[in-house]
Amino acid sequence: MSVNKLTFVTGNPNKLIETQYILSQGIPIEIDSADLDIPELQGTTREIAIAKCRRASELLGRACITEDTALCYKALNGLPGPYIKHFMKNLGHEGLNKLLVGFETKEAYALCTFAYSAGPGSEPLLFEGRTDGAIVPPRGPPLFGWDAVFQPGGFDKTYAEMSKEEKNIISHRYRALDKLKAYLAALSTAQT
Ligand SMILES: O=c1nc[nH]c2c1ncn2[C@H]1C[C@H](O)[C@@H](COP(=O)(O)OP(=O)(O)OP(=O)(O)O)O1
Ligand SMILES: [Mg+2]
Repeated sequence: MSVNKLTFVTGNPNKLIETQYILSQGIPIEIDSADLDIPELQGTTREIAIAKCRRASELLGRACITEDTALCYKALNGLPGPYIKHFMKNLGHEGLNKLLVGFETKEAYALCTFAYSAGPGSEPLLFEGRTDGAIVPPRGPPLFGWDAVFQPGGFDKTYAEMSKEEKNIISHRYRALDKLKAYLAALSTAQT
């Protein structure tokens, strides 16, 4: 099995753009995408990621990757976590800040979980990346999810204020893809 081409099963065009950009910096791999309607279970980020990838490769009939992003507030013991999509959609940037009114710490981390399945019936492997930061009032263009309200630790910019080069070298997604990249590179070497 060759890993110079891989399908990313996602409905999120921004995730796809960042993933193609980050992977293109490291290994010669072509990423196409398929938008399949896959139910996302409730549970831990790992349980959700494994179930989604298992189903995606069954539907696709071949190897694939999937990705789940969580935004975890320290004051809320890790919530909204994997449910951030619904919080974002229903509360918006203002609501994501209001959730923390009354709490001293605005600390949060972004967690990216890539899952790789070698094909239908093949148990997904997980690659996690985490970036610590804080929830702040929105700054920067509101082009991708909660980018405008997340400020990574040690920076004075939100993700939304960063250039793609800046975000894509410190992001949760970059850190998870760094691990996936190493795995795919080793796989290719083992097969040649
Ligand atoms: O770097 C990011 N910067 C800002 N916002 C982000 C980022 N990455 C994901 N997001 C948003 C998209 C969605 O509102 C939620 C994750 O939900 P999640 O289920 O993983 O994504 P999704 O349903 O949009 O795409 P998919 O088809 O791959 O499941 O956080
Ligand atoms: Mg989703």
